[in-house]
Amino acid sequence: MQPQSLNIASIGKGFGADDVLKGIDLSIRPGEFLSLVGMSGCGKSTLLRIIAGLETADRGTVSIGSRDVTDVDPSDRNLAMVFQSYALYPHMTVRDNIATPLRMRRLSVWSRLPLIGRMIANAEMLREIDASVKEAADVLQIGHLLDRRPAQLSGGQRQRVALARALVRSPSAFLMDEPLSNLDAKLRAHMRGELTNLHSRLGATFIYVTHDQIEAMTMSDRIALMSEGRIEQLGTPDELYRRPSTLTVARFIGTPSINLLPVELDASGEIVLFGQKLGITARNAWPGPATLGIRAEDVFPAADGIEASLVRTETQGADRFVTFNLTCDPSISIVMRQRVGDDLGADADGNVRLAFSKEGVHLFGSDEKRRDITVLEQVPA
Ligand SMILES: Nc1ncnc2c1ncn2[C@@H]1O[C@H](COP(=O)(O)OP(=O)(O)OP(=O)(O)O)[C@@H](O)[C@H]1O
Repeated sequence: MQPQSLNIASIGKGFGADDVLKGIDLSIRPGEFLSLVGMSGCGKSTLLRIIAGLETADRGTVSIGSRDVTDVDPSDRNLAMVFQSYALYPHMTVRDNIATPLRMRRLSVWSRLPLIGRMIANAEMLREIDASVKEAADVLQIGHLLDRRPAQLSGGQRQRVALARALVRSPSAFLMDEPLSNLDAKLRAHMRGELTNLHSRLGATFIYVTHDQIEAMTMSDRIALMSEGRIEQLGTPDELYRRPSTLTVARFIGTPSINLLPVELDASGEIVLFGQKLGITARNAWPGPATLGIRAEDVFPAADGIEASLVRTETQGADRFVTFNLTCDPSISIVMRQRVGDDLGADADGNVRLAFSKEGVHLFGSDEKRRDITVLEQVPA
């Protein structure tokens, strides 16, 4: 099956007085891995269910390739949905679980029955189904588990069975709703790699819903970050990290969370942090309060920096994350990322002065939208 594009145009949906999707436009390219990401309740599952046909939109259209499927039954859209709960049949073996979509599609009602069905069904058809099941099981490396039942499998193995059951149908696209969220952290990290491999091996279109930005950042070609029923930003993981278009995106993407500092823009547009001019001007901005975003890797100790005091240090492998409180406003914390062994620059009482890479800063106006900046002077080496 050729990978298909999906086009979502002006999709709106409300539940009672609750406007859950407020006009979503999104084009997903053939073979793309696109993640829908956002806080709980932002509408990502509802959008996925509308694409699958499990929910009806109040307005707007869904197209697969050039075919408008807005009013087409879910079973006729040829999309495979993989759920968080796996939705496996507990009384069936892995083999029968995987074979079910093919039996439903290809065999008559009587021929689908477990024992008698095998006697009356077309033998050639059964062989084809068995071969497809084996192929899908091999891709997901669960060939040795075909005779077990779901209760005899680990969480990761169940997830692979659910994926094999989706795969066997050769769908136009795979729709996945938080498929890894029932797994423990280590297995989740492992399955992220497996899903990425599966995607590149199949070349299929994947739409993946998650509230976990790390999943979205590590697996996706592009991310649609949703907030309150709208797409806040659509772009590659790198674009969302390096050029967040709003404060919401900046806050959501990145671990640890971006540092946020209140600043003022003076009459000439220069950024002023606690009375100190930073040598950076804002373009297309008006005087008044604004917010400066600084990633932990752009913070470093410097003699002419802003005063802060050490709160704690967390080491993660070769890196450490050091949290400080600002002296002028201890309610504001800053996290700095360093290599273990780099100089912290703190005195015996844990006091330090912190500066940041000016090219790395992100400025957001009082409307929370990104503003371009011009750096007036070079950062001292
Ligand atoms: N069938 C329904 N009836 C009423 N309200 C609903 C229904 N389905 C979803 N909602 C509401 O719509 C909003 C969006 O829900 P949705 O499940 O799409 O969010 P989500 O972003 O996927 O969240 P989560 O990450 O928690 O799954 C929520 O406020 C939810 O309570």
